[in-house]
Amino acid sequence: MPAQLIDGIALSQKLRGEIAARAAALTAKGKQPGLAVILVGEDPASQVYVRNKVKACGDVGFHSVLEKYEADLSEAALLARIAKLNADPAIHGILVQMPLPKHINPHKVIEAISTTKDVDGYSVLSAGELMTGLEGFRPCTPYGCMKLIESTGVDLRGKHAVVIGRSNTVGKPMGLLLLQANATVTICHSATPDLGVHTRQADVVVAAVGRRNTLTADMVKPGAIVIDVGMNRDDAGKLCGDVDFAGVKEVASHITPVPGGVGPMTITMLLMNTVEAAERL
Ligand SMILES: Nc1nc(=O)c2c([nH]1)NC[C@@H]1CN(c3ccc(C(=O)N[C@@H](CCC(=O)O)C(=O)O)cc3)C=[N+]21
Repeated sequence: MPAQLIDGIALSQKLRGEIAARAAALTAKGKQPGLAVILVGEDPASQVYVRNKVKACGDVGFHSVLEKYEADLSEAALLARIAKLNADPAIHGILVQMPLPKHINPHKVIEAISTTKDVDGYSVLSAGELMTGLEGFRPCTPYGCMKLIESTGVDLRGKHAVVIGRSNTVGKPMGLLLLQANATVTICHSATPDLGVHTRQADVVVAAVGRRNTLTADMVKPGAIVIDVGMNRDDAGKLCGDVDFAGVKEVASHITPVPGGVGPMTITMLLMNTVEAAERL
């Protein structure tokens, strides 16, 4: 029996309805949630993503500002803009789209964002809060992956979860969130000699590598849940994930598509963090 599709667009719609209701309640009290999105440079993929983020804000009744700067914007000028937004009472979340031009230090920029407005969950403090199990903003992509897994109704306690990839934005926080949900967690990466040895043990696989066909059907245990974080292009230029979808869907119990899986949920969790920030501030 082929896998059940985990529909990130449908789940996003449901969650965005709840977010819109919370936003309306805040707006009625004179505190409409506000997100500032900063884009430096002309990376075409980034242009699409930030446009989607700003549109999503409108859909749930948030105030949003999109600030676009030329690629030669100085680091000092960017830090000054962030300081302004930190002090702006109409702004509850600040997102600086990554990657930044090479002359700007992303760590310096991330740490300049007020912790109370770090809706990306990228700061050292947010990472520490996740690590220690304290309340705080969780990075949007792994947070969205957890919601997608939850939506299957499968309890993670005692399950073996294998994460492929160890980035600070996805792989590492993903491992911690799965651990918090009482899974046994393995994190694989580019130096893992034989990925399949690990993934074949997995009840849940999260693929976050950025290379197509990283996970193929022979590497998946029958009945596993497969979450595909990848965003790649195939030979025809079509968007595709890290998972060989056609093959793996015949083996897995549940699988996310690309597009329409993790991507929309990343934006939804950004909205969730922003409404949360507005409620807290
Ligand atoms: N500070 C920062 N925060 C981020 O959260 C951040 C970032 N920088 N830099 C780039 C990555 C990438 N990212 C995506 C979000 C949504 C989709 C998305 O909605 N994808 C759609 C398809 C969109 C399309 O058609 O191209 C989907 O998967 O269905 C994709 C990618 C957020 N990122």
